[in-house]
Amino acid sequence: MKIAIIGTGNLGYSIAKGLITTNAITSLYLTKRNLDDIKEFEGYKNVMLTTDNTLAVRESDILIFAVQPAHLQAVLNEIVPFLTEKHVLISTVTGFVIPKIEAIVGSDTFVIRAMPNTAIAVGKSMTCLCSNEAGQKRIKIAKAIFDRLGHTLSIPESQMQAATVVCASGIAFWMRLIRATTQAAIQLGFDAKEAQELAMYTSEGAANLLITNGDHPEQEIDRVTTPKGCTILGLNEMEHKGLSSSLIQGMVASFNKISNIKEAEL
Ligand SMILES: NC(=O)C1=CN([C@@H]2O[C@H](COP(=O)(O)OP(=O)(O)OC[C@H]3O[C@@H](n4cnc5c(N)ncnc54)[C@H](OP(=O)(O)O)[C@@H]3O)[C@@H](O)[C@H]2O)C=CC1
Ligand SMILES: O=C(O)[C@@H]1CCC=N1
Repeated sequence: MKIAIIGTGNLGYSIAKGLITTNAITSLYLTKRNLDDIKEFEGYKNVMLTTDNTLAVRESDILIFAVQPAHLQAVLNEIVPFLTEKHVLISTVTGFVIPKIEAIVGSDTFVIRAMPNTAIAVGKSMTCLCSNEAGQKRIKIAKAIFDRLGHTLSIPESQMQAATVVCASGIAFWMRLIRATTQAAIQLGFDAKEAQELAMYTSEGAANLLITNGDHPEQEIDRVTTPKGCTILGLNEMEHKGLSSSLIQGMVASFNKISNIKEAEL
């Protein structure tokens, strides 16, 4: 696949890493106005770094846009004269809706929106996808790309903002939970490195139990909570302090923020 990432910042860099390590590319163009931060990709076979978005577009079939929302309009205006019927546009840009993209590139263009997260760098992204009508014909290509880099789910565009909070911001939320677990483990006597090891692999195990067994979390909790034991005591104490409630309220606050982004900010 001939892929271009237009805007290789935090997310674009993570996507590039995932694509390169899974050998998912025939060629990969990475663009950015200042290339200094992505110099590490310079030596890779079939990977080209350029400040010229139009060159990347001309030389690629799949265009992944990972610029900030405020930059997408200008970038699309810049590359639109170079689009042909071979191109599939995949935008990861938060809140920049399909009708707005179509208004620039035309409704006949294959337009897909993807909401991945930074775990794409290690092939473990949860990525939500939606498309315009034309893009339905190419959604399988996007799914194939992102399935190699984790797990995908097709959703209506109306759920993309919620997916941003749950999946993209979700990485930050889970990092805090893992950090808090690490802090507790240190207080309980492990050194910092061991404490993080225990926290990381325990959270990985918990997620994998659900992924592999398809159970509800409470079924797995029931297997751990000995009556009158230490687990239920700890869990109940966490809930008295508002664990579930604070997570839910935090995610709803993020969703309210993202839903209120004004056109002017895009
Ligand atoms: N970070 C995340 O976890 C996620 C982010 N997103 C979305 O992805 C998008 C990118 O986010 P993120 O990576 O965090 O943002 P960054 O600011 O880290 O990356 C954007 C990059 O775009 C480059 N850029 C700006 N203007 C241009 C241009 N005209 N041509 C080419 N490149 C340009 C910038 O580099 P330079 O200034 O050198 O040009 C910058 O590195 C956002 O819309 C965000 O909402 C979605 C899911 C997850
Ligand atoms: O924090 C943000 O607003 C963006 C959207 C998802 C990840 N980063």
